[in-house]
Amino acid sequence: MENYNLIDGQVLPQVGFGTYKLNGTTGVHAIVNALNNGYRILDTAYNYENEGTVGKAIQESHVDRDQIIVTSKLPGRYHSYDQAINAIQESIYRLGVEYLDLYLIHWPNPKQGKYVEAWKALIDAQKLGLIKSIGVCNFLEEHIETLEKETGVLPTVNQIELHPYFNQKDVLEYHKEKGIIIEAWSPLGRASEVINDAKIGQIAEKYNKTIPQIILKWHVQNGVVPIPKSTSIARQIQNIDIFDFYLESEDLAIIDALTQDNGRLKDQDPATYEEF
Ligand SMILES: NC(=O)C1=CN([C@@H]2O[C@H](COP(=O)(O)OP(=O)(O)OC[C@H]3O[C@@H](n4cnc5c(N)ncnc54)[C@H](OP(=O)(O)O)[C@@H]3O)[C@@H](O)[C@H]2O)C=CC1
Ligand SMILES: O=C(O)C(=O)[C@@H](O)[C@H](O)C(=O)CO
Repeated sequence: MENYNLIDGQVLPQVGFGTYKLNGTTGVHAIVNALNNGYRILDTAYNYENEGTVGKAIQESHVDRDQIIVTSKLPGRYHSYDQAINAIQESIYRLGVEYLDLYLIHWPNPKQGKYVEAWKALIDAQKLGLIKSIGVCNFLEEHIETLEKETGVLPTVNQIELHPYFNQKDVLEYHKEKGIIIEAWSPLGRASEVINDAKIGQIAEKYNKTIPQIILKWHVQNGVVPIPKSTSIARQIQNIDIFDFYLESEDLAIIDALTQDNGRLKDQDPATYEEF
């Protein structure tokens, strides 16, 4: 697996590991397995209430701390400057680490209207050495433009909902121009009907791979970093075993054509959805 170079000079592997819903002892086992199976990005959030679980797994794995991109996220209720700094420190304490590799604003919450203030806290936390790279999730182009205009600092990463039924192709080009890496959340559509799609199934047969492997490779070939979550060791290994083949452009086009106007898993349009 190769790395992307972020605009701040840090690196990011091509596939990461999601941890939403991985809690407690089961979660620790799953995350230790993921690290031991080769995943190097761990994606958690203050709101997942599992930063302790993720930290315990980091301690129990055989992987050196400096090889892991520990990612967490700022909840909407802490967008005020002082609250954001406290939340970052709290995440560090809960994870039992000295610093975060990547820290993201979880949702822009445009109606609340405090994401620029939160961004200023992330910029300062990076200067203080609490965070290596700063980024966002679920930001629309207009929100990113506002960050750049108000602070001059672009996010390194924007983590957004992306899967074959909601491919946001138009959004990819803007990020490429800005040098912002896109991470795909729910890259397998959270195991919804897309992982049984007949057209992707035909492609999977052609390459002798599974449908999830084809979907994940489609993300990677689009220059997107998918962060699939799995409790199962077998599925974790399967999801990262995607670097021995390439999808032909005609197959990429078939998957691209599956996108739908209302393809979001839930009604979480960042223009209107707010999460605290
Ligand atoms: N920034 C944001 O706003 C958001 C971020 N995220 C992040 O993105 C991560 C990934 O998204 P998530 O919503 O978890 O959904 P995913 O698309 O990663 O799907 C996870 C589901 O797919 C199943 N699965 C995984 N691999 C396979 C496979 N090979 N075959 C069949 N089923 C499989 C899992 O089951 P099992 O565990 O049994 O294998 C689980 O039910 C999250 O964990 C979180 O870290 C998610 C949502 C929003
Ligand atoms: O999982 C996350 O990171 C979220 O932001 C949640 O909104 C998640 O997508 C969810 O489904 C909560 O019900």
